[in-house]
Amino acid sequence: MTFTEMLRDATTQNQSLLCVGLDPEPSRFPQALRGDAHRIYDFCAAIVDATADLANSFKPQIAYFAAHGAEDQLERLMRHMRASAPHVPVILDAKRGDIGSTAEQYAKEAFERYGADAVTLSPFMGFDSVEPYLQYHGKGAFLLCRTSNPGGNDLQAQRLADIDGQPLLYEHVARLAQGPWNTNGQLGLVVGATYPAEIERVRALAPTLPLLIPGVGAQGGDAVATVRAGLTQEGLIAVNSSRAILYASSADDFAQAARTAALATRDTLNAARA
Ligand SMILES: O=c1ccn([C@@H]2O[C@H](COP(=O)(O)O)[C@@H](O)[C@H]2O)c(=O)[nH]1
Repeated sequence: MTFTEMLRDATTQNQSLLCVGLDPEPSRFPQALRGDAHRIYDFCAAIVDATADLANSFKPQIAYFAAHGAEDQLERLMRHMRASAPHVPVILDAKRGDIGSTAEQYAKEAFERYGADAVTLSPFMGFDSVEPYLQYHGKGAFLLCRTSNPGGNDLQAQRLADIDGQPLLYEHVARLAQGPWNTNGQLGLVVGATYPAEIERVRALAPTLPLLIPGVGAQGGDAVATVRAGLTQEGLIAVNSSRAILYASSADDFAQAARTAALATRDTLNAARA
């Protein structure tokens, strides 16, 4: 089954557009685990178990594991997600982007070492930096397009005077991903929930691509406007929330509180469907 098929099935089965983000920060763990980087797996596995029937995807952010030398715990978590929530695809948020030979190693890391179903990539270095990931047929690759941070404007909103129609950079990325770069139908785009008008623009340029949309919750993005701008019959969306779910409670009831927060976000997203 391809990543896109998995995302579609999980969206239907769990009646959800929500991507639960896994950004484990030990200093924010509940008292019993607080500050203990050896408990990253335990914390994340509890969140996964509490939300597996509410999400259309999970998104572990690799930096939160690597910063603590906890790659072994990420490997274990990936195995846990495959075993306990096999119907929910996992997007490894790594934002890789490098020359082809190095990209081959990053692709191997994402898809062979960690067994991710999809990965996030920076398109800045061009098609040959993306192409190695597309050799893994059926796996997904989300290109950063219009990111959720204010500084995204610095480059992504610049006009490309030498390209037909003089598109903005993020518009050009959307066109490439919908068209010539999408050689095997594996590409998707990252667009921030903090910029619903840009989501609408990206959706117009890339009508069939899955969109990964971070920025609701802690970053204050508009969940309702996001769904209205991004969701179409053919175009799937995975709306990510990390901190607002993970740290809904700092007490022993953190997993139950995460479930309650995920449920509320899922319901808000579903209520916005046309
Ligand atoms: O444009 C982007 C791309 C990726 N992210 C990532 O999503 C989550 C957001 O976390 P919250 O706690 O829900 O704010 C995080 O892993 C980012 O690295 C993004 O925010 N914006």
